[in-house]
Amino acid sequence: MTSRPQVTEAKRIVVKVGSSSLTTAAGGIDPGRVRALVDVLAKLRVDGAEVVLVSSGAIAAGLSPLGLKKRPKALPAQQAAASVGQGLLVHRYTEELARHGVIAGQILLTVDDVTRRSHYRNAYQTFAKLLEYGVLPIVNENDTVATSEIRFGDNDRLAALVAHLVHADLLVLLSDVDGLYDADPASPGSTLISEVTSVDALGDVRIGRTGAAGLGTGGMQTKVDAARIATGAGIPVVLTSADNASAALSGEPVGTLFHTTGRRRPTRLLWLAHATEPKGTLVLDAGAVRAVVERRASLLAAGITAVEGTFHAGEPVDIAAPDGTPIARGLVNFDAEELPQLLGRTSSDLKRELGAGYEREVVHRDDLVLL
Ligand SMILES: Nc1ncnc2c1ncn2[C@@H]1O[C@H](COP(=O)(O)OP(=O)(O)O)[C@@H](O)[C@H]1O
Ligand SMILES: N[C@@H](CCC(=O)OP(=O)(O)O)C(=O)O
Repeated sequence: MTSRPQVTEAKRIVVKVGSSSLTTAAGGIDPGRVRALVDVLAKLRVDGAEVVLVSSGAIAAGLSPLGLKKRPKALPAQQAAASVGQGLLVHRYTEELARHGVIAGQILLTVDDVTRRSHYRNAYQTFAKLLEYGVLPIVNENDTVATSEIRFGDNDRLAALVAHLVHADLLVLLSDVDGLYDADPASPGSTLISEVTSVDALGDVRIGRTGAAGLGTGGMQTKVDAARIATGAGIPVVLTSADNASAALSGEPVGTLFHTTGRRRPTRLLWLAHATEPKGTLVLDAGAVRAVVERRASLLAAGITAVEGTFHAGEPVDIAAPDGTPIARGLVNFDAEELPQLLGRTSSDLKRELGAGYEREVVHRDDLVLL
């Protein structure tokens, strides 16, 4: 039975698979599970779809070779495990894909790679060329060099951003659970939610942060966050278990389908909203909140009441309502230390007293995204 046109009509598909679906509980790659996944992806590819795989599992795959019993908490140990595991993982994929005559490529991304304009265009061009060559790109975060400050930490949101970057028609999230439940699936009486029309309407659903197996990172929360990012940008999402991958990708109504809620947005703004670490906060008065939210105006110094944090011109900052709640994120045009003398003053005063250049917007509306 096929009933999901969002799936059957998709030409470019991003599939994300979690650590818990690829590795054994003891740590180490489970070759049978990798083979089963590759069989499904290769069939899609051979049938003419363009497929990008976002695969977790580097850290988990590195545990048993290093004699580690469980996922270490300390970042350097995780990075060492990822360094060992990533090679093993991609080797496994490469061998399995070759059985189907499909070539694997590896793309390791850091947040920095994809928030800087020149870098993300470069990343897009690499994806486009790989897909043109018929390669199946395999993406992971570049765990070995990402510091905690610039680290995504979860591949669910990374997959949503990659889906947007490559202009995918569909995002499929594969986990160890067969879909989104209305409460932790381990608790009695919880039921599967098969369709979500809007993530914002999930009010009562209890979403756990960690998975039962202890190998994954973000639990269900990061998958729902990923679904919000993708569907808000016009990409439908199917969430199900790796065991259901074949059925899900054939369009069968398994798992949870998240319907689109918005349309494609400029890639840079999506990254700005979801992939940057704010370096500070600009607190607005009520009039400036209205201007930014309702009129989509640029943010001027006159409407800012406080500046928090240390940042330089060009860096991302949160823009907050008078009570401190973040309402937008933007790239600021001034260093933090320049701003206090400008606050509350009109552009014409600033130009007259401080000179040309100081009348410019603190955040230009083209560099501002509502949260
Ligand atoms: N409402 C919910 N619906 C489904 N799963 C949930 C829910 N709340 C918590 N979970 C847990 O989230 C886990 C999946 O997250 P995680 O282990 O991080 O997976 P992955 O390694 O695939 O990224 C499931 O195994 C389940 O135990
Ligand atoms: N980049 C890390 C995975 C991070 C992650 O999101 O893991 P998971 O929750 O299993 O999808 C790794 O390869 O181990």
